[in-house]
Amino acid sequence: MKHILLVEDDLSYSRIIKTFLEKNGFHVFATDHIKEAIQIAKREEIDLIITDFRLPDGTGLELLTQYKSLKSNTPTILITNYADIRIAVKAMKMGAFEYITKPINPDELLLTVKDALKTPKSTEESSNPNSIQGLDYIVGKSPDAIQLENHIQLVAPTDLNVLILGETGTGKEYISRRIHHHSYRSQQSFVAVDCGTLSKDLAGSELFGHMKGAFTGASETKAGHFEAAQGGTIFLDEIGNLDYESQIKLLRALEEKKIRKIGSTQEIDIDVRILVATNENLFQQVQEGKFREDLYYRLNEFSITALPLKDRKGDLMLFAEQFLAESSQKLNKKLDGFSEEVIGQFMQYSWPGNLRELRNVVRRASLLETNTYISLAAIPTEILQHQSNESSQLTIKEQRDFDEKNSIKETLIATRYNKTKTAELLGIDRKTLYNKMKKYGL
Ligand SMILES: Nc1ncnc2c1ncn2[C@@H]1O[C@H](COP(=O)(O)OP(=O)(O)OP(=O)(O)O)[C@@H](O)[C@H]1O
Repeated sequence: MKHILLVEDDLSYSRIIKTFLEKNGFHVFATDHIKEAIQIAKREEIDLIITDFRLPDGTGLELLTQYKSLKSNTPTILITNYADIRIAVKAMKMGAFEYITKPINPDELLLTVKDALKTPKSTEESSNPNSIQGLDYIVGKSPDAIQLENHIQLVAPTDLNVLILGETGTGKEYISRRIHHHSYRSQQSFVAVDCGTLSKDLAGSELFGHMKGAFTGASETKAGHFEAAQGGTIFLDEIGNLDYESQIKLLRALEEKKIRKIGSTQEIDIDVRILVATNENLFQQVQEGKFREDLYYRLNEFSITALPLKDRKGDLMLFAEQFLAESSQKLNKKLDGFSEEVIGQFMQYSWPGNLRELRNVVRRASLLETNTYISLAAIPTEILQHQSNESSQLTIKEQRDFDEKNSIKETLIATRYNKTKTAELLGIDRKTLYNKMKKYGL
């Protein structure tokens, strides 16, 4: 049985999620404080963390940082309000597996939990080439998309190291998989390592391995990610987070094609192609002395930029349709497309979380929609609100009513119109809920 650590200070929410997950066969440790969460993590074997962003003794991101120094590879799902989408984006940069937005839809939560637990516990993804998602990779039709594809096809057959730049969720990992897939190494391993989740203490051993007894806790000799990628490709995501010492070791691995396990004197020859990605300005980090210049130039033999979704509007609906087809298949639901209004809203929204955000919005909408076309009612109000904020000036009262109506509507959907639960979650009594539903015509 998988063990989940749930950190949520809204006790009604916490109770609902815990009960729901337990009914689905998980064991849940629930707490409302970071401090206690860390104690539980020290004591128990945890397979997955689900944490709210706002907690009484800090934020979900702080929990993530503290947890990382303890155990680096436990997948984490962050719960945020849609208004905090930028925080979610930051969490992804720090190595969170996924984010979901409140009000939580139980089916969406379950899907996300299952996806998170499917990923191997280690960041190392042993690669059966068939598992490389070559099939659901969308090239796109816009001139920029075609140019990107040309660059991928150009560099893939070579052995050049590639630096992939782009905001979070723009598809950098997908691009790296495609490069591997189209290279002569495609039948060998593809190992993805998220440097954002590697703590300073463990990075060297995770990447290069260690000998038994090399440090406290090294009870067995262990191969690192480089050895696991022997003959294939290693993808180092969030390379800007790599500590200075590991940068030196990586440079050596690049220059001499040799690595040494921590605590060993023996050198191991390696034949690994290195692809790296970052959503930060790596060149600026070089100028600030945080990233080695020699390493930067070594890694940047070829660079590819993944464009933000707001600049790829020509491809947006292509992606949306594909995500819809995937969700329909997973949910075994017949969904034919998006209403004109939804398409209009999608085109105007800025998508700070890029393709990942679009995929999540479509997945959630697929769960909520009761007809065959995705309608505005299934789209998070924040996306719509974003427009209304920009296009019309509401008075403070109108804005408050708008927010209240949306929050009631979303909670009703999330609880499948269970009014007692909705009232409880919103912290109002049933009578007030009925009055408000009447007022807003819900
Ligand atoms: N070319 C593509 N075709 C289909 N889906 C894609 C493509 N690129 C990205 N996606 C979708 O977007 C999600 C995010 O992509 P990916 O993980 O590659 O982004 P990333 O830029 O590496 O993100 P991060 O910076 O957070 O690591 C994927 O899980 C996938 O669902």
